[in-house]
Amino acid sequence: MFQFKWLWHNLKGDRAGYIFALCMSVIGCSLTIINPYIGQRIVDHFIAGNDAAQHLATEKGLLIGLVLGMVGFSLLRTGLAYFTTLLYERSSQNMLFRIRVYLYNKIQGQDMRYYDRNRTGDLMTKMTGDIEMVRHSLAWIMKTIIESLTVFIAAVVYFFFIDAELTLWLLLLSPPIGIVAFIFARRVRPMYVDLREKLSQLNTITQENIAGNRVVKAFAREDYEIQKFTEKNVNYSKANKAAALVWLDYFPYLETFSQAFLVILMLVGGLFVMNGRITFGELSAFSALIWGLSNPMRTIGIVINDIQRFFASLSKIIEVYYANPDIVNEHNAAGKKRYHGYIKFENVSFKYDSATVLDNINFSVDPGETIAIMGATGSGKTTLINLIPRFYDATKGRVLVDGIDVRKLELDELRSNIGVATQDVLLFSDTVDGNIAFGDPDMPEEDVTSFAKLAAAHDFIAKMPEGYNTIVGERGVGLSGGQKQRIALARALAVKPPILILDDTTSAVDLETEEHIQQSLRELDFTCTKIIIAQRVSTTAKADRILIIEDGRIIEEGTHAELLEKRGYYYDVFMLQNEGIGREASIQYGKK
Ligand SMILES: Nc1ncnc2c1ncn2[C@@H]1O[C@H](COP(=O)(O)OP(=O)(O)OP(=O)(O)O)[C@@H](O)[C@H]1O
Repeated sequence: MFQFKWLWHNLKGDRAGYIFALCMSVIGCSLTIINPYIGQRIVDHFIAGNDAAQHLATEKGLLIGLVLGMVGFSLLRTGLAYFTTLLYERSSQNMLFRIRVYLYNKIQGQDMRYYDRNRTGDLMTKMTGDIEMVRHSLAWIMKTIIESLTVFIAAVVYFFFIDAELTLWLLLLSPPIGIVAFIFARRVRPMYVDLREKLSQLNTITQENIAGNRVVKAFAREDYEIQKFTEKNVNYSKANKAAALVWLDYFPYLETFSQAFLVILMLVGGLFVMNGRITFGELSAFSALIWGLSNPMRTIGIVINDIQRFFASLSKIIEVYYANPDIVNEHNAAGKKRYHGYIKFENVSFKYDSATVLDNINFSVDPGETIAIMGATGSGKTTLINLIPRFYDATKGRVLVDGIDVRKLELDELRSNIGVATQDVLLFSDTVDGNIAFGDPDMPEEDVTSFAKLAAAHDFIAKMPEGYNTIVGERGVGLSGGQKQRIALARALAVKPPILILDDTTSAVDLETEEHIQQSLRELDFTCTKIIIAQRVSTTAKADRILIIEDGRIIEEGTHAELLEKRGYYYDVFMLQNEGIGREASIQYGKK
């Protein structure tokens, strides 16, 4: 079966330990028949036999030996159980560790489309609960199954050895128990698949609410969010109860069958003793081992439940394990080339799913040039720049960097040549220094400071309680929007990229600070092609060229002066941002 092959593959390195643990389980459990056997001999020889009193008087040594044997085997079994558990734990924990590392790497290597499609809460569930469930199954469920089966077989063999007919009477119960267990397993399986989905929904909503707590508070929507959470929690709880309680429908039958073992033993076994067919000692051996037949029936429900959980979790993990990104990033340690920074879009169109977001885009940027991109919200600006570092691939046409189609460039090399400050600034819970030096952790402190100065961030960082060593909270909590943007800009600049992409990076800083940043960007001491998405004319005015995007198409292209002359979109924006607002207002007031 594929799932077991997969587990076997991932047990690599611990296979010997795991197989050894399984063998020890089998040996340890086979030994369970030894004590009932010794007990049988003691009963027949020293308690119930014809010459019992005489044996007791003359063969004390044998009795002591048998009792010591019982103690010895008990200790041996305990020791084996101890080491077996140790081995199961060790091998399953090692496997868990390896799978987690692999899955984490796999998730890291996924492209943007994967993140568009997968919920964070679901991925978190896979990385935590699902993997743990698989480990638990390997260590405990497998152990329980192997041990129950061994004890069952050992007991049956031993019983056959004593009296085949009595054993067959007892085994009469096995087929109905098997049928009930099979029906139960079939009924409960979809319930665990559903349960797994409900857990993922619960985790997703919890994660979203914690991450978006500020928005929830700002809109005073705590009650609504609590209600939403409660709904998911109730769904999960109901699914959990339903799956757990379905066992109760079958439990009475299986419990009755389990009890029936003892009843049959007493009735048939008692009759056989009276007939003289078996001895008291043999009956006592049956009594001592009958749990080996009835116990697996009692635990079968728990085992089946856990097996269903195991399959539900395993299929989720395998999904991540074998998910392959369309855009593959192979990390090649070989020296990376520094690009010149020439960019060209050749008849580029792009669709996320079905709607066309970019339509036949053509433009090129020379090394060191600064291009500004402007356009209404949702017009496709971010999508356009996302194609340069291959966050997505163009649906039609080609994006070229230094004259080569980006799909043919080594992804790692391409991305290390591009500094990006994205629209949603994400800072890590680390020091300011660590955040700026993210692309090069060995960066000297003076360099970190100089990039912070270029991004107009040095002054406010210096005023922070511990300066560059101040830890910023999760996602940059504790910093203003403009401060976060400036640290993100310093981070992008710090890799000294030949291509710098800024997506609305200065939208939250004041005009004076922005002017400082623009000045710094113009005076960089390395050649850098800059693509800057901006809404303010003050940001775009000094660019070498400005592209205006509307509905995924370039509708205007030129310098600030050229576009003003065109009296199109750019001119309107310029008017609105400079004198337009004042004039509109005065017209309205004039009308009044
Ligand atoms: N991951 C995605 N999956 C599907 N559609 C998307 C995705 N990202 C963006 N879109 C859609 O693509 C279109 C262009 O989005 P894009 O983010 O490129 O616009 P934009 O010009 O950068 O907008 P803004 O100025 O608001 O940032 C929008 O209609 C948006 O809804």
